[in-house]
This record gives sequence, structure tokens and C-alpha cells, in this order.
Amino acid sequence: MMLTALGLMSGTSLDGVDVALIETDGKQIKAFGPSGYRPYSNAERSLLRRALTEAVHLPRRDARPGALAEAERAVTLAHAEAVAAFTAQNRMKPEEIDIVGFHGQTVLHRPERRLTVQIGDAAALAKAIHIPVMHDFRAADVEAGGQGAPFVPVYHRALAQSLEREGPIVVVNIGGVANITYIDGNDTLIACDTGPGNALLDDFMYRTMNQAFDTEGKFAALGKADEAWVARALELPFFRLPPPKSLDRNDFAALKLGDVQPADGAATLTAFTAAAIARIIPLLPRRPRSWIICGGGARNLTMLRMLREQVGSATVQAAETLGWASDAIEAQAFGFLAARALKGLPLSYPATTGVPMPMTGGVIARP
Ligand SMILES: Nc1ncnc2c1ncn2[C@@H]1O[C@H](COP(=O)(O)OP(=O)(O)OP(=O)(O)O)[C@@H](O)[C@H]1O
Ligand SMILES: CC(=O)N[C@H]1[C@@H]2OC[C@@H](O2)[C@@H](O)[C@@H]1O[C@H](C)C(=O)O
Repeated sequence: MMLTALGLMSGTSLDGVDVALIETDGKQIKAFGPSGYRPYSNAERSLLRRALTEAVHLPRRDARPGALAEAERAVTLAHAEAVAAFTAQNRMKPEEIDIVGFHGQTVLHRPERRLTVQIGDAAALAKAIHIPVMHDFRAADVEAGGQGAPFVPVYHRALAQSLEREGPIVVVNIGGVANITYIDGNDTLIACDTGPGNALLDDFMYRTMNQAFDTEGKFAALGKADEAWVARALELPFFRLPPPKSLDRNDFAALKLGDVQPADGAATLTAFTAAAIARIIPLLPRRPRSWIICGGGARNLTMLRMLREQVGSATVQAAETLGWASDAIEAQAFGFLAARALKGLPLSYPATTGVPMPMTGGVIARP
């Protein structure tokens, strides 16, 4: 049975809530619907940054000390507003949407402690929007010993099926953290986080230039990357680990650039993201032939150029060039995952998160 699912994603970049409608049976994509975006205000973003800092000490996934309780209310409210604006704009009634997939905001990700924390009150959201809400996608996976991330690979596979191109194909999502899905025919699906996405660069741009991000990578294009710094950073043990593996947004926050010109710093961090993505090549079964880039990083032309320089003769394409709605992919993915969860289909696999067996997940909150 086809379902109309609305996916909601608030990613590690802390930029806002992405909303996207998808019609799917959880296996195939029948149609894409419209998408939307509700940015966080500066005050909301500061509150989320505080919540991330304070979450480092969280003992349990349901504890909400300090700023976390207020941040959770803000996240829930922002999502309720995002849905209300989306349905009003597209003249939809709540009854026309079968299920909402609500990721929430990750504030801490420590799979080695069997802990991954997404804030956002699904029961309150379901009541506010009058639609059943699937949430807590990562918890069961982490409890079973998986990495709890990435979860978009099943959706990347569904998207790639329509391409009919020879593999291996890698779909890269460059959000706050970067992650890849390796697809080779129908049977091979491998995934992991690769390292930083935009978070380090965003934080640097904010500190040095008071800008949220490096638009189109123009600022980094003016600078010169410190290749020796990048090579040293890539010696961290994480980069040697084979997939599956995952990261917390702030796992590389302790890396310091030292005293650099801002443009050189931006170039170095951009090069670090590109090199960390390419560092996965020797850890994959075969060398990928094509790389498809989605997430906000696909708009960073310097990052794309640096990635092209790293992958030799393989093609590197922004997802938009294939007609995929790059900014909406993660929200679509959580709509797709909500449909899969409703049907009890697996969300994660041993080769995507390291979970011992294919696992479904998600918890439903009804209005
Ligand atoms: N025009 C642009 N030029 C360059 N970079 C951009 C542009 N637009 C967005 N970005 C980058 O993309 C980021 C947002 O990406 P995205 O929305 O994919 O992240 P996310 O979904 O929050 O993260 P994650 O996938 O880690 O959960 C911004 O913070 C910025 O760094
Ligand atoms: C714990 C968590 O929220 N991880 C995010 C983060 O952002 C990108 C990368 O790290 C990815 O592993 C994941 O998000 C995507 C949506 C995923 O689960 O596939």
C-alpha cells in the first residue's frame, strides 16, 4: 500500500527544519511531493548550541537537564510551525498525510556507550499537527550494538535504483558531518560517516567572519589549503577504521588551525572534508565509478572541486544535476523511513550501521 509520508529533518548543521513529502510503500518511490524549510532564528540556534555543549554529560537518552528542556520545547515548536506552514502553503489537510517521520535534533551521539540522543517531543508534535508521528529512529539500532547512523542509505539505494548506471556508485551527504552510501548492484549496500562535513568550516566562518557558512565556497577559493595540516588530521584513528562507523557533530572540534589567515583556514577545512571523504576509497570493496553529492555541501563549489581532485577518473556530480532535490533528500529519507517503520521493514543493516542483523525501528506517537 502506498503511503503519503511527510519527513522532517533537523540536521547537525543546526540551520533549520527541512520538510518534504513523499509517496512510497517503503520500498519504491512513487512520487516526490513539495518540500519546505523553516530556518532556526539566531536565538534558537544559540539555544541549540548550548544544548549540544551541555549534552556532552548526559547520562541517559531521556534526561533533559539545563538548557536541554528549553531546547526540546523550541525544537518541537519549530517542527510544528514547519508542518503548519507546509500544509497551509500546499493546501493540504492533516488527513491527507498518513505518517510523519520526525528525526528530531541530535544533541549527542556516543554509540560506544549505546547512547544517541535526539531531542523533540513527538507526542506533543502529534497532538499539535493531528497526524501520527514516527520518531526515535536510531534508538533500537544503538541498543542492539549498532552505530545508530547513518540511516539514509536505504533511501539512497531507492533513489539510485532509478539511475540504471553501472556501479559502484557512492552517494555522499555533506551536512554538518559527511556520510556515504556505497551501492554496487542490488546486493551491496555499505555506509558510514566519513568525517567532517560543513560543521568545522561553519564554526570557523562564524568565529572569524561572523558568517553562518562559506557561500558557494567563494571564501575558501581565495585561500591556500595547508596540505600538511590536512595530512596530520587524517592520521587520527577514525580515518583508518573500515565502515560502518559514525560520528558526533563535535568529534573534531578540538582540532585547531593555529594562527592562519581566514581564507587559508577556510581552504584548509574545506580540503579536510574533501580528503576525509576520499579517504574512504581504500576501505571500500571496489573503487567507485561515480560520486553523487547531496546536502548543503553540494553548493560549495570549492569543496566539489577539491573532491574531484581527490577521486581521479571517477565522476563527481551534484545530486541536483540528476533532478534529485538535494536539500530535501534527508527529509524525504525520514518520510521514507517512517513508511518502512510502519511496515516493519529494516531501517539499518550490518553493513550500514554494524547492527548484528537487519533491524526495523521507530516509535509511533498518535495525536
Ligand atoms: N549556498 C551554499 N554555499 C555553501 N555552503 C552551503 C550553502 N548552502 C548551505 N551550505 C552548507 O550546508 C550546510 C547545511 O547543510 P545540510 O542542510 O545538508 O545539513 P544538515 O542536514 O543540517 O546536516 P546533517 O546531514 O549532518 O544532518 C550549511 O550549514 C552550510 O555549511
Ligand atoms: C547521529 C546523527 O544524527 N547523525 C547524523 C549526522 O549528520 C550526517 C551524519 O552525521 C549521519 O550519520 C546522520 O544523519 C543522516 C541523516 C543519517 O542518519 O543518515
